[in-house]
Amino acid sequence: MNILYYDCFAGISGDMNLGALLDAGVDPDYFLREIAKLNLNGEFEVTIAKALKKGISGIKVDVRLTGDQRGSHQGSEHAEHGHEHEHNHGHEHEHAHGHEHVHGHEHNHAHGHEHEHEHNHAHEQTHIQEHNHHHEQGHTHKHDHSHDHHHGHHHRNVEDIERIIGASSLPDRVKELSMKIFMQVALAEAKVHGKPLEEVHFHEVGAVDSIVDIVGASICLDYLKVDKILASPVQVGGGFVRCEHGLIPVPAPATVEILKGIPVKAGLVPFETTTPTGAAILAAVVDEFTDKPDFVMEAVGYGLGNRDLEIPNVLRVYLGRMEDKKESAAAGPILLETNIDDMNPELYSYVEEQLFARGASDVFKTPIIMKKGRPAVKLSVLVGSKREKEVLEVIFKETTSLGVRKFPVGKAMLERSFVKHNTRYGEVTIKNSYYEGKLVKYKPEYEDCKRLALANGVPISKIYREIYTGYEVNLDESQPEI
Ligand SMILES: O=C([S-])c1cc(C(=O)S)c[n+]([C@@H]2O[C@H](COP(=O)(O)O)[C@@H](O)[C@H]2O)c1
Ligand code: NI
Repeated sequence: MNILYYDCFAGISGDMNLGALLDAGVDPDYFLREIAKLNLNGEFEVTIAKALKKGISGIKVDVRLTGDQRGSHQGSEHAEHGHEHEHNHGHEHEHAHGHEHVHGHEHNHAHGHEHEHEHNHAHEQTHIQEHNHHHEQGHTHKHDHSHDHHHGHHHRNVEDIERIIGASSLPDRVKELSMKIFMQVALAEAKVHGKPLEEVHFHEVGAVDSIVDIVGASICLDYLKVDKILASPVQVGGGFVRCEHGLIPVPAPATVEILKGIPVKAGLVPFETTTPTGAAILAAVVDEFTDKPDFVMEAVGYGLGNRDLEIPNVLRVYLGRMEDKKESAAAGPILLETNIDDMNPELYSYVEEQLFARGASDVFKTPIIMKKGRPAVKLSVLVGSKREKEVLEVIFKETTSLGVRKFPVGKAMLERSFVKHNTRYGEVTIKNSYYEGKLVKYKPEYEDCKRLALANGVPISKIYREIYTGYEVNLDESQPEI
């Protein structure tokens, strides 16, 4: 089983995630080709560069905004990369672009458009910057821009994002995962700001940042094709971060929403180490959070952040293989449970069919009474861990459920054998069950009995009686009852 392990000792942001996955083995040319499929008409440029952070070599990914949008990130709600002012000059970079550049240093770039430009950003203009998503929070500080700031920018909402992603020529898997991650952020924003989902707006710049980070994450994960994603507890940092509405505590409220149910560590440094986008990626893709990963490491990747902290501002990921023994233990059955009080009851049979088709070994429903006295259904699904993701997908896509409880379950099974048995009504299959090698029970298959009852026009109970009287039993009556 191929494993990806996120070691979030210094948190995670959208760009750190891209850097780490590229450093671990995603082909940068492939990544750039795929991300260009977003067709965002010149709104962004991605730079992938090898760099050092505290002596650790890794990959720094910058999403630079181009065209009219650049600079409009001041005050943006999601301007994670709107503040990228490190340009890694003096490093060796790779090239991957299908158009002409005039510039004096080498990068690996992807653009949403074709143009000629000079890479002299970040050197000419100085302004005071108080928004500081990737800078030292809480401090007013200066840094350079090569552009003016425009504040009358447009907004994008969830529907716009869905349209952009949907209209791209990316594979459906990537589109679906992208939307899954995006929805984590959108739902959290809606909750925090007390707005309905449709009213959550992403500033122009923030939207582009988030789209590249989130779609980029999906492209990389799809490329790596791992069977299971694990992650350590997530360091969220501390202090305050300034955004459009002023100073907000770290972890930012949206990050807190997204990280509900995920183990976190806080306060290692007084800065925001985990952003809403980073948290959303983990929440959407991680199968298991553990600080005791148990697998054989095969590759490592470091994604560099922007800050210079006491600790290395990097995200580390490992690719590896789970040993066979661990693999089979981890492949044990899982019980998924969700309470549903707002779904059209006609849909349950369809949902059940889909669950079985996608790997469920059992599906059962329990009537329950939920809050406000609502009659509801607890949907329980048993599935082997290898197909857990597929089954979860059915629950999330086909039901109204917003959350699922997961329990690894142990299982004790009797050994079984199937034998054919002839009756005067026709043939049935009988299931024999053995405990420690001894036959302890047997039972005709219901579907066979039903078929014979219908074919012969006799009550089904008569078929059962016939079988129980006619079947040669070797039950050892001296066996203690189980
Ligand atoms: O501007 C707003 S409304 C804003 C809200 C929140 C909430 O938690 S709510 C957070 N932030 C900060 O924006 C940056 C960018 O986050 P990304 O996920 O796009 O990387 C980050 O510092 C958030 O804490 C802004
Ligand atoms: Ni700026």
